Amino acid sequence: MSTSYLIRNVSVLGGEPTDLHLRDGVVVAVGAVSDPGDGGVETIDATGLVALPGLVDLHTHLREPGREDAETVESGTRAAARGGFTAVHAMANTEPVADTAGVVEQVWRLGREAGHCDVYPVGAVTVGLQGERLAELGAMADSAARVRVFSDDGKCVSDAVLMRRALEYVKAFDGVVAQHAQEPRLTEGAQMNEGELSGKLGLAGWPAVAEEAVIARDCLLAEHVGSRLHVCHVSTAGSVQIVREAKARGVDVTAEACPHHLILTDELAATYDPIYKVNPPLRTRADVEALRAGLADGTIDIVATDHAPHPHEDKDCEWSAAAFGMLGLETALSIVQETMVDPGLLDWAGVAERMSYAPARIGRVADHGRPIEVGAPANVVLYDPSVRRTVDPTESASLSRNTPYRGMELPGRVVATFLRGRPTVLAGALV
Ligand SMILES: NC(=O)N[C@@H](CC(=O)O)C(=O)O
Repeated sequence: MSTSYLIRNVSVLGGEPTDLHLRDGVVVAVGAVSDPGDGGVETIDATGLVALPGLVDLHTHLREPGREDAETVESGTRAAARGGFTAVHAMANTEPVADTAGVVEQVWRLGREAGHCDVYPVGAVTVGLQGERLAELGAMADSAARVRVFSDDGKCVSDAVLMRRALEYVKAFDGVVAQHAQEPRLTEGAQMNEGELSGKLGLAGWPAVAEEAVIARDCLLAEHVGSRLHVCHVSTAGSVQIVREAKARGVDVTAEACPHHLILTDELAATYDPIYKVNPPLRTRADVEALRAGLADGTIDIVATDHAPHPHEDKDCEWSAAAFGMLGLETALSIVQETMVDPGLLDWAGVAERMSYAPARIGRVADHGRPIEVGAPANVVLYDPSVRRTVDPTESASLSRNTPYRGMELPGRVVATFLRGRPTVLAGALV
């Protein structure tokens, strides 16, 4: 396979069409190239395509080890490449839990072997996600996987003392605690957003305050100990406001929104189709609008997918018995185009910031999230915003099929993804 790609007539971050030359893993030219000066170069006509830096996901569930029926590192990273991602952070809620150097190194090594995108394991904050004792944070940070993001995602670190200790501990290696903000007592048995509709449907409600109370507390804790805090999957208008106020006070807090919370609302629960069951739950139209506004003004720093594959037996059942979670990697960029770019809330430079630069910064990943400029690692995605496609779950690279967008028409398509100059996706297909 060629190691030299001349991408003609491409719009870098939505700018005027130009050329982009990738060779031996790095960007060697941005601007009109008359003679690439090498014989083995492969030319790609990118007329109409936008070039973005390779996307970085701070929140992916790859399920390996333990639930290889739902996803593997191999299949999940193929889905990531198809979505335009060159790096993903793999959440720790595997079986066994990624709470030791051994498990995070295993996940990191599987990612290297698969080679579709770089995998950065997230380490658990507490042993077994049990919320009782801190896991070996230092050993995971010092391991070959170089863990910098720690999260009990799927569960909240609800004990304030443990959360404080974790925030203090990760400062030693410039780590960050990514909190799944869900007050457990306020959400016992909760199934969907708490409101008039949950009452009508007879599904136990999940109040916004269960998320907001934990975010408020953690912002105060992070301020108190002078540490970095990241808030996973912000889903309510109140949460956006709390993060906004904390940032204004100078708290070192970052936050993510998931594509599904930018487009879907709790009204979908009326179908009783568990494809729409997710943690945190789909909220109201007003929450969706607040998330979009927060993402536009930078209160919400990043879009993270929370790609959560589940096999059909865990989803094709009664609502209350079904698992929480939905696929996200292959549709994230299209949802962001639909909800943020097309309505004029974000330009392509803004998308690069929210889906590449900022997540790489938060995760302390040096080789990703770099502007497309000469000398940078050639992590690049070519995206066609002009086409529309109907989502067909059977076309997914994931082992699971639980996309809430099945049958929906979405804009845009990833045409090519380059990881260090090597295509992982070309002409819209996995290489
Ligand atoms: N986000 C989800 O709905 N699901 C996540 C974890 C979680 O429950 O948060 C999963 O691992 O399936």
